[in-house]
Amino acid sequence: MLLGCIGDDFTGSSDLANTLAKGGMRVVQYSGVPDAPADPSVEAGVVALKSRTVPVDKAVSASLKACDWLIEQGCRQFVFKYCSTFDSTPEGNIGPVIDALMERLGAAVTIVCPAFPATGRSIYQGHLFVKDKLLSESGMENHPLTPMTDADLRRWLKPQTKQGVGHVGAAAVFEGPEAIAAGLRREMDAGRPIVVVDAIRDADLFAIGKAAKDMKLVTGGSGIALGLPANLIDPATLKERRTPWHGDGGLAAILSGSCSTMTRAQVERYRADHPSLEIDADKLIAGELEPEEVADWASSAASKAAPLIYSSAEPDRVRAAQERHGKERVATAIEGFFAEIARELTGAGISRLVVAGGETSGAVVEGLGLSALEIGPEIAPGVPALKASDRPLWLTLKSGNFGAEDFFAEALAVLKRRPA
Ligand SMILES: Nc1ncnc2c1ncn2[C@@H]1O[C@H](COP(=O)(O)OP(=O)(O)OP(=O)(O)O)[C@@H](O)[C@H]1O
Ligand SMILES: O=C(O)[C@@H](O)C(=O)CO
Repeated sequence: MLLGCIGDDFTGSSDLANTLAKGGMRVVQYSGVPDAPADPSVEAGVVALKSRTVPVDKAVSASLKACDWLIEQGCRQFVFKYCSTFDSTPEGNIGPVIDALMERLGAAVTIVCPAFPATGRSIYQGHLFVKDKLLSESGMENHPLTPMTDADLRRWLKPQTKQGVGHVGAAAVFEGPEAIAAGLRREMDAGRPIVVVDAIRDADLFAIGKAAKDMKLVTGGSGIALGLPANLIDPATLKERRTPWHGDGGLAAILSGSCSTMTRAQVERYRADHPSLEIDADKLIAGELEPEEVADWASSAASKAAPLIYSSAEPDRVRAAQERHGKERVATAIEGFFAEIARELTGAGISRLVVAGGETSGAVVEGLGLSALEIGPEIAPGVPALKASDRPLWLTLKSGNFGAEDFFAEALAVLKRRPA
């Protein structure tokens, strides 16, 4: 294995795996840290963790465990993948995990770059934008678990890390890899080894990738990986690496626990002409919803059209439920419910699953006990089709704000695609 990646959630990990696969690498996404060595043909291993919103010490220990396994697989370079909207709180978990990984890997400097231009995430003057809005005015300020109320990544990161936070600005990035490398050295020498790097276009990320050729650890959104495959594999061998995608036309269902603006639009669009069922947080906590009953309803609906089961709700409703029952309690109840439904549905013969939301996807994949996922074609920027490596199950894990309004229908179509 050449490149070892640690993703702080499951959708984000598949986003990164997608970028690396498109770059020509043979990629496998693992659910948690595998307990056996990787297949020797794997060039990039992405260990998906559910560490974005767990307590800091748990995120650090899980990330170090993943790092140690990747070191054992012989990786030369490491990527820590977090959200392109930098989902974190003043306590963590991005900063503490970076500190711990740098120490474990002996990395003297690292890059912080969540930019993902294809989905409108760019960084300028150290500030993160989502399309034409500052992160803190993009809807992310209402996130149920990690409300992002400041777009200045340097300021947001400072309380999270023991180390100095530096910055390499757009002027150096536009100049190219040498200027970027010089900027990184300058910040490191000045005692600011965690360096936020501006990036607005894919070209900037390719240049940053070149500058990072000899870095032990890079961190960011999936965009940070755009330039890495070219440092590690021979482009002349690209063609023979592509394996055809064999999807499946079996019964399908959609599970959505994401409350993001885009997911809510996707839910509205799909709901308009497909069977759907809302999981109401209050009813769930009151014990008025049984996963078996919901799964029975979905299984019978699936023979006509893929049903949608969703807890996705407006920010006001999410906040009200959290105030009534506690943030953790609601999240745990909903995630556990989706995991149980996924088990019931796959047990009843559903072979295509579309899951929306990182935490939700983590709960579903862990609940199903899927240990490794193969990477298929891209459905939308940052969202690949996936195939469970140990059973006939085709799925996709959609990040909250990714995909167009018709994403669910589009995903179902790609999951059943077969070679022409
Ligand atoms: N109606 C609801 N009320 C309160 N919390 C909810 C509700 N529906 C879902 N949640 C919780 O909100 C969280 C949503 O996070 P999740 O990561 O799944 O989606 P997301 O943040 O939009 O996606 P991503 O992390 O990929 O951007 C989950 O923990 C989920 O259980
Ligand atoms: O980077 C992103 O935005 C996504 O891959 C993600 O991590 C959302 O959970």
